[in-house]
Amino acid sequence: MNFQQIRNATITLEYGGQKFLVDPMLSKKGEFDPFLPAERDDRNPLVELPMSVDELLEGVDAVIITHTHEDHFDQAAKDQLPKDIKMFMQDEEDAKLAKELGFTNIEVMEEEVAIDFNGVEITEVDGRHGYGETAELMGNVMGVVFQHPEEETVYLAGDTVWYEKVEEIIDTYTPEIILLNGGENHFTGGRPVGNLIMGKEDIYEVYKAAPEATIVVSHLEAVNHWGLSREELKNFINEKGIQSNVLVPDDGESYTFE
Ligand SMILES: O=c1ccn([C@@H]2O[C@H](COP(=O)(O)O)[C@@H](O)[C@H]2O)c(=O)[nH]1
Repeated sequence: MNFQQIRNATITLEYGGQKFLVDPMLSKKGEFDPFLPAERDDRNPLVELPMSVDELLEGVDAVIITHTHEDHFDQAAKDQLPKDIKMFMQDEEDAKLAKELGFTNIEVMEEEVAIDFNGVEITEVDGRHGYGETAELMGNVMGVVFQHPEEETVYLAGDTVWYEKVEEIIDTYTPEIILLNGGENHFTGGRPVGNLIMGKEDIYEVYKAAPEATIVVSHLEAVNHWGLSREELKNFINEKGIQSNVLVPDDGESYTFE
């Protein structure tokens, strides 16, 4: 299995002979408005892709869209992804949006129901995009579990905070690899309140729930409402002594897991 951090929540996963592209945000640096109100008002994305879009799309068998917020499925992705590419989405509402854009090969996932995609079993799992009312304002999100007889189990958590369901998913699927969105992204205007995705303490909770797993943290420093830098996260995991359990890839960096 090969994991590559592309930028923000955009990653690729070569798994069981299939190449998955997750949450494509393909815009050039500064191509769309900031998410406001936030501490920074720079235009998004904050950084360029580490490769060309052509290189990124080469060999992709399927795209997974965990939800349709702009930093997970942006206008550039809507324009540049081939309209017949296989696409997995979380619900009919997201699928309707993609169909209206001209995408023709969409499969809607169903929570806890495994789908066989060319021998790879992918299962939608729940996520919560913030706490309390914030999660309602931010809308539905999903995570995905990947299973294959010759691969370690991967849990892609998506845009979620730590909550009881994440622990339940870890207990149910016992993933060896956990992919987290950990940028502590948040707004400053009062609503939505609190972190929208995991921060360092949430990541630590995931580590405690799965101390044998390798955790890879994405969704860092690429959109303006981020709250946790790579440096701060690395300092935290060093303090906790969990630097061999928690990996913090730069954009473009990849890992192979045997
Ligand atoms: O005050 C607000 C409330 C919501 N948004 C929206 O939030 C998401 C941010 O992206 P995530 O990475 O999924 O957290 C985006 O869709 C915004 O439209 C906002 O910007 N400001």
